[in-house]
Amino acid sequence: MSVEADPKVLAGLDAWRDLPSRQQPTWPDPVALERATTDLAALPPLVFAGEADVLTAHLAAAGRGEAFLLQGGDCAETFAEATADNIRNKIKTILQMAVVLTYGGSLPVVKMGRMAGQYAKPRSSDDETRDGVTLPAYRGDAVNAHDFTPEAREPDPGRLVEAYNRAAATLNLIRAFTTGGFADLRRVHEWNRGFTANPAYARYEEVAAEIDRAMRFMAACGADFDALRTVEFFASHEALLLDYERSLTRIDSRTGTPYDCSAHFLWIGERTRQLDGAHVDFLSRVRNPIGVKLGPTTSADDALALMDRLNPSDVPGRLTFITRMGAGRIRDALPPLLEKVTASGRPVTWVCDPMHGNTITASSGFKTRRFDDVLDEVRGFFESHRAVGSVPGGLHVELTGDDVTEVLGGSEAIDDEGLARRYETLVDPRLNHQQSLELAFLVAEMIRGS
Ligand SMILES: O=C[C@H](O)[C@H](O)COP(=O)(O)O
Ligand SMILES: C=C(OP(=O)(O)O)C(=O)O
Ligand SMILES: [Mn+2]
Repeated sequence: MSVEADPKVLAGLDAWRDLPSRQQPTWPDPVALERATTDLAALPPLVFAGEADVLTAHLAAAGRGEAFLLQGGDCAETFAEATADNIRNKIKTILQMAVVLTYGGSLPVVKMGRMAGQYAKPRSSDDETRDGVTLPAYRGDAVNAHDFTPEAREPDPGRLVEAYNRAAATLNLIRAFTTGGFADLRRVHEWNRGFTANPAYARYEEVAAEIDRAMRFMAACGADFDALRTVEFFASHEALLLDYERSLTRIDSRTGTPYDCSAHFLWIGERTRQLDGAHVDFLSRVRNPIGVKLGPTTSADDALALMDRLNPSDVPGRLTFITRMGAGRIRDALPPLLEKVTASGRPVTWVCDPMHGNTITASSGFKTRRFDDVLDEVRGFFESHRAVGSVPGGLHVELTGDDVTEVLGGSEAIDDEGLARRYETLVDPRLNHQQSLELAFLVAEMIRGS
């Protein structure tokens, strides 16, 4: 039997339309927008509400220190890169990192992609000027195309439907990879052995060898490795385009409550987390586990007010704060938030995004980040939690499974000039495959040393 939604709850799902809503595209054709949202509303949900509930329980565990979240993927997925190779490489990277972190923390790792829907971007500026020509900024493939022409940069609502289709194809392959044998622990460990066999990464050989011994010990004890051939993998993206998110919101027939079925987990970005704004209002009304990015200007009272708005019933796992302070600021900016939120006794899962507070422009002009700053922010995150007695619950990173050159440093020492070799991101610089694994090994050492 299916439970009907309360009409007041249904009406509330559109309350955001009357509120200030930042970072929305100026769609030139309202009829085309209406057509796209009507199409989306008739399409099947991408995820099932029950899966979102499972994730809420896992995130609650991460909030208590009984699990650790690893959330990773592109800054901006593109339609062109929704290919088998690209998706496989990203999944492989995240799975490899997860094994290392599982070992380092002796905790289950909750695996989540910034994948299957990360197609919309907030921007610092509404437009971009090149050689005296000014055009609308690129806002992600769900809105416009990256080419620097007036046609490409014009927002096209048909792209919302295309975003759904690419997300569906991506999620389908993710589900196939993670349940069809690709994620087998023995296989993933072999990939990690391959990584540490490279002399550049020899310093991680010791941890890999320890994992090896642990697996032989498990085998000797009769562990059922066949049961470790599949993993749970969750999809997430920034809930930026409210027309898209609203159109994919469905009433769960088990409970009569709304879930945003575009992904398991949605987050509100640093630029759209105003308490009286449209994004906070909309996400307050869906039942998925949700996140909010918190930058260095966040006050403890802001954090408490977001908890009141987004998790008034204090459901553990419902609300994750993803802090992105910057390596130079985290040790000052984070502890006051942790203290006040912890003193409230209310449940929040704390996750570290060591990317967005550490963006710089290289002398070559590329938007980049230093690997050492990323690592230092993670270190500051653990130190701050340790000092306050709160729980570091996970890591949120921009990464790709390919050998791009977008972030400076790492053992292969990408430098200013090296950035040009393979700089492919359309928005923010991502850790490449090796840098991602290196980060996982270094964080594993950090957790074990604590
Ligand atoms: O992840 C995203 C970026 O930090 C954000 O979109 C802003 O980027 P911009 O300053 O290049 O616009
Ligand atoms: C835009 C992003 O982050 P933030 O909202 O933290 O700036 C992002 O995660 O790509
Ligand atoms: Mn980004």
